[in-house]
Amino acid sequence: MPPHPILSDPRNNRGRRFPIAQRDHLQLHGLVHPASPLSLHHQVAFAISRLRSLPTPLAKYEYLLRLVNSDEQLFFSVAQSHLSAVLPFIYTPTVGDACLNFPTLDIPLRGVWLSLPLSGAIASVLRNAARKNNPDSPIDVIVVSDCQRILGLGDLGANGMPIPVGKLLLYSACGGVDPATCLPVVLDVGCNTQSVREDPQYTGIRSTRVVGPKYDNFIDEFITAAKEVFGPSCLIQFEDFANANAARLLEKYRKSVCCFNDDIQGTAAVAVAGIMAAIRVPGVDPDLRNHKFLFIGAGSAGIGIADLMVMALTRLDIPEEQARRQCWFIDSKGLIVQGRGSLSEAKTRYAHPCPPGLLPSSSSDLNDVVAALRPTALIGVSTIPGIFSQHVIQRMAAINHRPIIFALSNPTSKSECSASDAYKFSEGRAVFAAGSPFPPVQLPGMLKTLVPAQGNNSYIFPGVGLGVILSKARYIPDTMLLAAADMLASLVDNSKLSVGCVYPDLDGLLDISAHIAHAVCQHALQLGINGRDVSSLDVDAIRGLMYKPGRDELSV
Ligand SMILES: NC(=O)C1=CN([C@@H]2O[C@H](COP(=O)(O)OP(=O)(O)OC[C@H]3O[C@@H](n4cnc5c(N)ncnc54)[C@H](OP(=O)(O)O)[C@@H]3O)[C@@H](O)[C@H]2O)C=CC1
Ligand SMILES: CC(=O)C(=O)O
Ligand SMILES: [Mg+2]
Repeated sequence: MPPHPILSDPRNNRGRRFPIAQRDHLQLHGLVHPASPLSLHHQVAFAISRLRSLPTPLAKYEYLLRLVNSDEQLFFSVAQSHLSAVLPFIYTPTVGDACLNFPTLDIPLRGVWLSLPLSGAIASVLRNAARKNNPDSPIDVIVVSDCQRILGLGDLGANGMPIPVGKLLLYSACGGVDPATCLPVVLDVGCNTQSVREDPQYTGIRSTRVVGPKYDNFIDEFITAAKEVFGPSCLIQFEDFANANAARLLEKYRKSVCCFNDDIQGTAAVAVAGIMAAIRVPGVDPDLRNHKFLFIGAGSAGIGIADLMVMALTRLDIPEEQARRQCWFIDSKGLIVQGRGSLSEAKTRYAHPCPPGLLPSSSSDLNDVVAALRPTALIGVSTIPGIFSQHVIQRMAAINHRPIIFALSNPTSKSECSASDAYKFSEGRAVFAAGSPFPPVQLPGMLKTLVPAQGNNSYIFPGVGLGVILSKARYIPDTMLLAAADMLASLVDNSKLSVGCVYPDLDGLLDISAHIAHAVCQHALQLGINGRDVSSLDVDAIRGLMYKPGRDELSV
């Protein structure tokens, strides 16, 4: 029995900040210290210095997760006021470590595991979970994963819970969505990684993954139950599904359910925004029509980015077929070209005639492909660390005055190259972005410090989610993601571009999300797919509607 229920209620617990009057009223004297209350400001400063003093990223992760589960207002005050200091520990790369070490972590997580044996009862389980979250709040957004492709780390089964939890922390910290309205969900449908499944501490179901109709029916039960329990406007974000299911499920539900796939569509929007900003960097060809994109990785992220890029190109009056020919792909079997056997429908759309000098059947070396195709941009979504080798980067820099190099695979250990290698091997000319954070780089003899951008869908999904929630959009067309990309690109100012950084400051993410949400609301209105009249919502009004921790706390 806790000393007082309010102290174990993260939403209402104020810990050492309870004012005297409230301590009197709630009989909290003696239960919270010290005798004279601390201010939120004071506690934020303390939390940041505590965070900095912890020895490992995982220790910082545990500290922050304990904080959000004991004092939500304090956690989100810390996160919103020190975003770039907190983000790497609640999100990529540390969230990858948290999944890998999940059984050893001692933290409460607010998500719900929907295990296969619960089939037939998913609606009631969701009701229970929502009640636990906050009995008075509706659920506006679910991030759901079956955890088969956790970042670039593979199938981690039920241990992947930190992913939906982390994404939803960002919804509130960066998107101003009330945490009480967020529900992280893991679909526990088996795990194909034997070492994970057979770990004595593993708490998921101990079988290989269910597939076929059994899997599809379970997903269907979840989607139907979520709509029934939380209403049709509850947003469902699919996260870290393996390629074989990601696009298929998106196609199945995208018109009938308010949903999107973050790895396909969120990543597409952030990458296209990055390219739109990159063509404004001095020395990069400013005409998108003159660019050639070579994707390394033809999975959810790669195909998603290319599809949105084609949409952006066709706005410039380029026929779709021609726009596709600006996008080339390498997958695990080499360059995707016409005549290569057994290509998926998505890959076939980007299979072009084999360029002279390359053999269609060989697993082509990236260096040779770069030499033959002469791309202006390399986009890495392959999970293969270091595949952008010294030779590859040097060749890109020999072909292009300012080569665009995006190493988007996560976490850091899977990055196609580091920021310092991209800059070093291109003599500081690369326009570089990475999925995970890299520190600024100072090259010998160069006055300017180069600032690598973090090309991560965290720039997109919180704002898109907020816009969808506000407008009650009935569904989420790709054009909405393009509107978000346009907005994000427009927020990159020239001072960032001058140091090679193609995204705005991460610390401004709340404001960026307000702008993206506005673009999303406007787009929903234009298409007539809004379920709520948002015609009078400008960016200021959206800012006013965003969740702000500590709003109700008096300065003491
Ligand atoms: N920065 C960001 O915001 C985001 C980053 N990502 C990251 O992107 C990565 C990929 O994600 P996702 O697309 O969903 O994963 P998928 O599994 O869907 O795709 C991976 C792709 O990489 C290809 N591949 C594997 N090995 C090689 C190789 N040696 N050379 C070239 N290609 C190879 C695979 O080939 P094949 O098709 O033959 O199997 C496949 O096409 C992950 O690390 C993920 O964390 C994802 C989403 C957002
Ligand atoms: C960022 C992200 O969504 C991923 O790496 O999967
Ligand atoms: Mg993801």
